[in-house]
Amino acid sequence: MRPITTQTLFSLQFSGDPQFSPDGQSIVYVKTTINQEENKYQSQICKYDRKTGRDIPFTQGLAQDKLPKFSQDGSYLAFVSTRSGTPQLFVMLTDGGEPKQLTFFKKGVKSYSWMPNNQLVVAARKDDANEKSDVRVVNTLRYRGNGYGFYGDEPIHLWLVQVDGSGPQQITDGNFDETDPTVSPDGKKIAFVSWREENQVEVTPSLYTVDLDTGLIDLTYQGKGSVSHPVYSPNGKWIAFFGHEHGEDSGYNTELWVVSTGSGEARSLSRSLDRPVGNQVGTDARYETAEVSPIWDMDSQKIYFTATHEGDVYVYSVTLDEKIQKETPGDTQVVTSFSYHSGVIAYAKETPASPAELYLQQNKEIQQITYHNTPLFKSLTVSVPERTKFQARDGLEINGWLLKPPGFSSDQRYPLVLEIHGGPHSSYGNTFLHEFQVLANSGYIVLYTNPRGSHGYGEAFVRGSIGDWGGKDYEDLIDAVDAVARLPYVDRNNLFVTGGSYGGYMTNWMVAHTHIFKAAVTQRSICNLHSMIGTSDIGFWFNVKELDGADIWEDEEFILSRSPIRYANRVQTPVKIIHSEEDFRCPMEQAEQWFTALKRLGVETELVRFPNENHDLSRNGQPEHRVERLDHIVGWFNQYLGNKE
Ligand SMILES: CSCC[C@H](NC(C)=O)C(=O)N[C@@H](C)C(=O)N[C@@H](CO)C(=O)O
Repeated sequence: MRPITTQTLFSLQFSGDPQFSPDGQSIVYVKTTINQEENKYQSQICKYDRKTGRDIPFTQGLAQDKLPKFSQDGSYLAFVSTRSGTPQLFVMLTDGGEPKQLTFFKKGVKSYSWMPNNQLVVAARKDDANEKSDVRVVNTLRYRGNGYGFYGDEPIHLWLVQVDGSGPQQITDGNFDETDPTVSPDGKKIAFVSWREENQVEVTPSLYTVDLDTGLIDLTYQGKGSVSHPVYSPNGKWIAFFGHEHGEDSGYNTELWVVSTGSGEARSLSRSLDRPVGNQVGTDARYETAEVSPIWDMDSQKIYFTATHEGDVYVYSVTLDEKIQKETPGDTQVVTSFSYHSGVIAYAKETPASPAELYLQQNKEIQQITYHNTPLFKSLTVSVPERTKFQARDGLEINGWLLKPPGFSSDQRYPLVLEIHGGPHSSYGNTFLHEFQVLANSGYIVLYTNPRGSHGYGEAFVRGSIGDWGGKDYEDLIDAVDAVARLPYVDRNNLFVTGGSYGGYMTNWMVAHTHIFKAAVTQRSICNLHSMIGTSDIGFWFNVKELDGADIWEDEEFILSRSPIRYANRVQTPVKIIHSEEDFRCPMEQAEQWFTALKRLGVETELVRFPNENHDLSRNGQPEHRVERLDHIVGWFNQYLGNKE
């Protein structure tokens, strides 16, 4: 047996986005591996035959092939591939053969859906009419996005594409983006998400429908918050979608909604669950390629979806009269994507011991159908986390996990690393976390928790951090560390802390408010909530919402009172600062301010700048950069690891 190391990353395999064929006999899915020599990810489409159990590569996957979808008659398979340099739509016969490229948009395609008559509707950004200079003229607040870059002037529109390669024929126009197309069962209408108001500060998308005969666009549902992933019911009477009615606030549950295509009446079907739809559990051992939408059963009476509950992600179903049922049995599972066909569910499931593999479930019988990571993991010392709970000062129950070094002995004392997740409205959970396994295999106990502000414990819990960054969320964390540090096998003289984004904010806040840590690594972090409002791609609304309406003019004092930079002169803990140079979410200026302050104040600090990387370095950055990042984290802690008690 050998330890999990930073280099193990190169050998991990990530499966997801299962899609049933219309006859239910085949399942295609996306398998992503890392090409270490070329320092890149390769995603190929594989096909599992339920009769024979054969699992074969369906595309070469020399680039990234993703979003596979069967045509409604099952004769074609469409997918998006980057093999031509940008993400374009391809189609091939399901019997095999050469894929044909159907689109050639300069900025690629964003999403697509099949139409009934083997046509496709594509959401893609219109090509710039004429080559412009490289000078950017900006006149809207939403002019760039982390991981995407600068949006440019041309909006995203809908286009009709034929499988014979003719087209694309533009369907929508105007100075508005349209995304997430879904086609009515009769093929006469396309519903889509768009925001068509001029107001650029508080933007809440709505659901529209375009009539393909007349070209007329109707407002189907006036959004009052988030709206995404619309899907027509098979009888055409309903459109299901994910959303909420709380503006741009990310501190609420996104729910499963339906809107009647007849009356326009819209209602949430999942509110009684009090959990967010979709997967809110983060990990670095996942290569996300799927768009997880609601899935109707064939009689238009039930809808399948995933939701996050206390560190797990399950498949649920709900009827139009709001009867909710948990479909995947048990717990300790994170379902990242799924498909449904005639009572059978195919899903990609992560566990604390493995990145996602595919499973088939019928009548509660579960069959694992892929084992891509099994040969590797048979030779690795994988640590299995232990769930733990803490009582916050105000009585709130805080959930967490302890990951102990392989070969752990309760007679020894171990150094401990506190890992803090970002968001803050995300979650840790019962998934495989490579970074944590590396630390455990390096001899550290890893403590990771879901303090208030985390998703999966009800909306009141999520909103527990609103307007109070560095307040009770900090207390939840420091109390958890205090409780664990009292355990006989924890070396309380060797405590370490790290976290990213909001988790980096909290790392900065912690070292400015306590000296219990021997060293810290702050990643893609925030040190100044005031400057972030103007420099982050989301700061002008996210920061204001998260600080409960505080804004840079009226509330400067409050905003700076919750900014770690104000307390930099209290820091004594050595801090390594890891940041990506193209981070539009928490821009490099946050890291530079923090580094400059600590350096000027004589604190041991290092700023590690990753070129050509963005906010998602730890999740889908260049593989070699990800390994180097992990080496920096482990190396910094080892450097300050004092004599063990
Ligand atoms: C655009 S959604 C709202 C902001 C977003 N929140 C979540 C829950 O992701 C976000 O990017 N927040 C950052 C400040 C952050 O902490 N991001 C986390 C989670 O993605 C990270 O680990 O990078």
